[in-house]
Amino acid sequence: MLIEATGLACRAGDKLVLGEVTLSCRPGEMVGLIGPNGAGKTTLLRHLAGLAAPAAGRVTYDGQSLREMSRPALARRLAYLAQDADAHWPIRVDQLVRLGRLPHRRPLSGETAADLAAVAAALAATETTVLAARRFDTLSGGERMRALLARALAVEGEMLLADEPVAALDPYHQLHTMELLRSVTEKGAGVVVVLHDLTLAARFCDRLVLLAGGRVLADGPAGAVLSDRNIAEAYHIKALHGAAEGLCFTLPWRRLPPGDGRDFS
Ligand SMILES: Nc1ncnc2c1ncn2[C@@H]1O[C@H](COP(=O)(O)OP(=O)(O)OP(=O)(O)O)[C@@H](O)[C@H]1O
Repeated sequence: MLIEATGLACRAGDKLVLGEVTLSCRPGEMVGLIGPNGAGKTTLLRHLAGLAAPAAGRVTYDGQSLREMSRPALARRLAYLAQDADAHWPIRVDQLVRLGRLPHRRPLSGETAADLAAVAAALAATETTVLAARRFDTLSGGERMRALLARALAVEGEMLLADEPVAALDPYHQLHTMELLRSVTEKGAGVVVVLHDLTLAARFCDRLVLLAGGRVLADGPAGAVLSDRNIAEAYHIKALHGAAEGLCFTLPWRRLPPGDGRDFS
């Protein structure tokens, strides 16, 4: 197992944010983390990235406790694309993407051919080469997200944790980004991606983990996880399910009445 969280618990004040959460991702696997607003998805991803310490439970990376790994070693192997990532100083897009190579650089050493190639490949893959000389803070929301994805890809890590990477993207770039994440898994890396779009989640992920109220409500293939019952319980909606060109889609259709008025028809 590449990354494995076992019995993770986290509280914020008296609120239970994560309770007994277990999640794993194998090399070459893409796990979709879904669930309603406030379910704990970002909190879980931050724990997987080693950016937060759990009150209980543990995260292991390749069998080794995350707490025992040095930051530089982890930064070379694991890339984290945050939901609200931003650059807090004026920086060009190419400079931003080059930051993804910092964990690979030796102190006082310059960029290697491998660094330059990784940056060029990441810019090309995200179709941001044309934005390379632009200042990051002049980009649109979707362009920024693609530049940040380029930085994460430039790490060329074994594990990519991406928090809502398609939220700001148009349909073309949503599909393109999901294909990119798939290509990352085809090279053997693991990907855990937070998504609100259930169709994209079902279509591109090998497995879905549905989080609700800080607990795992379901973990498995999309067909089982996206049952009417699970969708009603987690999101309080009814979804329509269909298929086209041999692929399934799930379309949020209507809110369920409050209280116990859930119908699974
Ligand atoms: N420091 C904190 N103090 C109080 N509540 C917190 C704190 N940190 C997180 N929470 C709460 O924990 C819950 C989980 O937050 P989290 O950001 O993980 O949700 P999420 O599933 O990623 O949601 P979204 O889909 O809206 O991004 C939310 O209700 C949030 O308000």
